Amino acid sequence: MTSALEMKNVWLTFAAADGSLDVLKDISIDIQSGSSVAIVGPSGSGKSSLISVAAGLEKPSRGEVSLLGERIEALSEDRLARLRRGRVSMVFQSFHLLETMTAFDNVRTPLEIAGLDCVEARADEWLERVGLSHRRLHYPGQLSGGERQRVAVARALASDPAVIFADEPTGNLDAESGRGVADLLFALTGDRETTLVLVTHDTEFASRAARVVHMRDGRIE
Ligand SMILES: Nc1ncnc2c1ncn2[C@@H]1O[C@H](COP(=O)(O)OP(=O)(O)OP(=O)(O)O)[C@@H](O)[C@H]1O
Repeated sequence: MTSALEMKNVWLTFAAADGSLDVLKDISIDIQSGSSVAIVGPSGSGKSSLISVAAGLEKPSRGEVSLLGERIEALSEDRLARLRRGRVSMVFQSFHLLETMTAFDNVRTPLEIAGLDCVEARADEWLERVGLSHRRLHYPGQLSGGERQRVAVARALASDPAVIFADEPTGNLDAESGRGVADLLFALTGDRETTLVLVTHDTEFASRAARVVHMRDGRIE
């Protein structure tokens, strides 16, 4: 088995007026390709920070981060973008869909940017898998929260990425829509070699991952 993500002795420190704040403290974790991991812990314990550093959205203050076999902590934005393109996807609590694009274009455009083939057919196929074919030409503002997140899931999965980082993907949804999105994420990643790294407050959702990692005060317990 190879590592999809490896963090070694990672610290994330922010300067504050009254000194510095260690948000991640000596984090080491190894996540195997194709596995699923849920990161849980109290509010402010560093879960989102961990995922940001793991995905290369934030540089660690110290330590090493390897994503898909490549050390990323010192990579330029350009190289990082190239590494992530089509291979690393994110799903956020607040969906992050482009409001001026239809559901179809929200799914299609990143595929085009990644230079993949058959982007229109793929976008349609994934909208169908998340049960939204009939809403393909609707804009995010015309969709419910659960529907928007299903578009975001289709967008994340359509490139057949190696890794998906999902930060509280059900955090803005009611229980039923949340369950639907959780079902989709596990169903659609379970039958492929996709690594799923998930932050959630929902213990039932977390327990569906192969491994649950507990964080407290910037550390893995
Ligand atoms: N840019 C920043 N500057 C200063 N402090 C920050 C910054 N980003 C995050 N923090 C602090 O880092 C700590 C961890 O935040 P983080 O968002 O990672 O926690 P979390 O476990 O995901 O919390 P929640 O469950 O509430 O989303 C918090 O105390 C937060 O205020």
